[in-house]
Amino acid sequence: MLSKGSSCCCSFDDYKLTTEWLQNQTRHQPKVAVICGSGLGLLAEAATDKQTFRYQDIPNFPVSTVPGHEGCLVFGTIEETPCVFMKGHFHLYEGYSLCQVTFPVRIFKLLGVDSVLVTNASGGICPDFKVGDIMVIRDHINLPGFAGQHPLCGPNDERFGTRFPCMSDAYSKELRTLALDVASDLGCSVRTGVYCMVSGPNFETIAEARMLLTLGCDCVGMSMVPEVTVAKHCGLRVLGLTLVTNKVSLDYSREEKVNHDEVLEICKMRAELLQKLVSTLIGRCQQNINTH
Ligand SMILES: O=P(O)(O)O[C@@H]1C[C@H](O)[C@@H](CO)O1
Ligand SMILES: Nc1nc2[nH]cnc2c(=O)[nH]1
Repeated sequence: MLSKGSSCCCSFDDYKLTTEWLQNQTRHQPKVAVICGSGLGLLAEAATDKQTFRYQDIPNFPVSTVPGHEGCLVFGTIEETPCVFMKGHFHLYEGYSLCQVTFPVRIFKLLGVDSVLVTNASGGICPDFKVGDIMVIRDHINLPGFAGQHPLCGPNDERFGTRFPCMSDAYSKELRTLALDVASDLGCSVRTGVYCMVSGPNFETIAEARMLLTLGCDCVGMSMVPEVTVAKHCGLRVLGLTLVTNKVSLDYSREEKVNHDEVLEICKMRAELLQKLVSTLIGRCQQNINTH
């Protein structure tokens, strides 16, 4: 797979080859895909009848280079729903093109997946948010996209979707409502808000954080938006959940300095709750699809 700047470097045949390779290795036929962000690979542990593939063994798959991203694809079942979990995903700052970052999403589409649950870690911009909060993503701001770093730049393959996709409903209203209902049933209070993607890898300056607050961002992170954009483009239902692992400094007098170890530490502390939320949601998500 060749990288050609920001335009797509994978042909339909590349996607087909990877899909067929996986189909030849597994009898699982996933309906739900879960993309696990930094330190959230534990989400896959709720599945039964698991079959795991290391990214390096899957043709055309990128490999994870960031601590907290194990780098394997896990097929399994949750409450009778066939699922596939990405234990670790890819980032622009690792040097991958956005075509590589989003490569797995189109594989999920070709495997027959209908819904994608994306999870990640982020910094809380909204002053009300606390470390450990979970936010159901209502919408996003694609800052790299504003600068031309967009996964759909380049020739459009109509077999996946239209040239000009609508993004005003990127995050499924049904799934967001379901997530809020499940959280309430589990006695877990969750936030709702806007996630902004920056390319990273540095955390924000104070001036940048203040700008993001002014722009209406509740959380900021370095991932997810390209995957969500490609998922929506090819007609998948999307739910996004972000875990607030740190509060982003908006004030020059604040002494705390964010670092990746702290991000992973908070993920570890909240992974069990997120796992419960995600697995309960998956069970109900298929009931919800069957009744629509
Ligand atoms: O992969 P995600 O978005 O969960 O990871 C966040 C963003 C950076 O990769 C990392 C910074 O600590 O956490
Ligand atoms: N950009 C960004 N990404 C994060 N991922 C986890 N925390 C943060 C943060 O504060 N800023």
